[in-house]
Amino acid sequence: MRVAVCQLNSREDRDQNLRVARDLLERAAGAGAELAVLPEYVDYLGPGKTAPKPESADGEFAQFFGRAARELGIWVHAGSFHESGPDDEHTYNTSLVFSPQGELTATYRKIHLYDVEIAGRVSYQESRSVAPGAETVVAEIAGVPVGLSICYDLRFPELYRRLAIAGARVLVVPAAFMMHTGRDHWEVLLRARAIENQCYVIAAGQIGDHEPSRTCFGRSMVIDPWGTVLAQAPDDITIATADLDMPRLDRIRAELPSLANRRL
Ligand SMILES: NC(=O)CC(=O)C(=O)O
Repeated sequence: MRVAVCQLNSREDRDQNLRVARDLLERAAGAGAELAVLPEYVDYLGPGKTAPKPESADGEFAQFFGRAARELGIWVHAGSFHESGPDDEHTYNTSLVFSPQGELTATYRKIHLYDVEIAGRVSYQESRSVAPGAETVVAEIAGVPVGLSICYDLRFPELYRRLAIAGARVLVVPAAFMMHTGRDHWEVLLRARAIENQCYVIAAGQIGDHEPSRTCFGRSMVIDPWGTVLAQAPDDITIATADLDMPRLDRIRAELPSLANRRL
């Protein structure tokens, strides 16, 4: 299965963000991708005060990407968007997956929220405006079980182990990883999740500056179950593609059966 990671620089203009996302999906389809993955917060990445009204999981955002999937005839993982939350103060940070027929086939809400204070570098309290999801999700995409996660979830290996035990063979990580943490942690964490769970990892990131003071690391990548980076996007708004080879995954799991040898 050929897959594409789409790397964006979403900002305050929601319509422009969606136009760029659609353009990258067209490039992914043109490159023969069966599945294209967008990053976290495709719809908007800017100051809280100018954020658009959150939408339901069958609102305009969902309709836009359902239509794109149908018109392009590919699976679309629409990164994440601001979904209406449990109360007026909180949204959900939500991923939607669409089939080539444009049907919504899976929904995942980010479980681990980025509440971090790194002196002089990162100050972020996601839980002030976002409510955590409570369910792990393995989606069937083109006949392959795919474990869903979002950004900061990447730091919690127990989530991915649970997804692997539930049958996931591919792990998807749409992200807006910070530059400060990303340059040291992003690739190491992604490769670790791939190796320890013997899964392909598809990680699509936001790149560059976002108002008021956030810089995202980018480096969207596809990694195989041996931990080899198969494709990495350059520092630009662009796509990168790779081919997932499921018999290779089966060989790795058979020859080095660390998943099967678990004792805890
Ligand atoms: N932005 C995030 O949710 C996570 C991140 O940047 C990090 O874990 O570092």
